[in-house]
Amino acid sequence: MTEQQPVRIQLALDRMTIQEAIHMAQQVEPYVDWIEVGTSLIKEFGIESVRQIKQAFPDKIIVADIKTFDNAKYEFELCFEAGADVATVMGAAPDATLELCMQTARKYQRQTMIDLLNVSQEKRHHLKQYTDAILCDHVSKDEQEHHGQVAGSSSIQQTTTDTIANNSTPKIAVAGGITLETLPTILQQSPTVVIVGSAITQAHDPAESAQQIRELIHTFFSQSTNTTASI
Ligand SMILES: O=C(CO)[C@H](O)[C@H](O)COP(=O)(O)O
Repeated sequence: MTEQQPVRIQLALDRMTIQEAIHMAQQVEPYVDWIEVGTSLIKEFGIESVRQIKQAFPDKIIVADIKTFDNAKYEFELCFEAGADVATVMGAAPDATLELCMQTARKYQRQTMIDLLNVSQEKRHHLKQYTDAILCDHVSKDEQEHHGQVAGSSSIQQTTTDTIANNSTPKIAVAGGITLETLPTILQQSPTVVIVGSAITQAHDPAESAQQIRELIHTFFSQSTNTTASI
């Protein structure tokens, strides 16, 4: 049997100031593994948001959700020099961009997360060649708010199944409106990372919400014979 790997909880921090983001992360720190500096923070406050959040949480994995589409080397170097452990690129970007992201991450001994937003099945298959990346199945905020879509309903399942069958990486992340209610379905897909934003940051009690998510993951795997993909 494949040894069960832990599921990491990635806290997504969006649409707030850097200080609010740090305060939010402090409240939920015991219950989350990775901290994402959301695209909105990077757009509003620049790479300084990554630097300050890494300084505040030096022992956490910091994900810079820069969503690179071009200028890969320049943007990934900015993220890694600011202290990010993981930086994101859009899977729909040209191969040249994706390859430069991978190269830059390897040079810095950091990681690339490839966002599969609006990526075709054919391209998803192509992206599996990046075996040291994390593939992120992502339902966008606009699809959540205007089309009622949620993470867990899309086609990452096939990617995950193939990955297990081939006993190869990449790792899988899932993002987009994840809640306590949708989490069990998502966990059946054997992700390595679950990315949760609003369900924690907009909660009446963010720490309680994050704790419930952590407990649900623990309960799911202690009751389940499921195993996550070997990484
Ligand atoms: O990438 C993102 C936004 O572009 C967020 O990280 C992702 O959507 C998670 O946040 P939420 O749980 O609020 O959807």
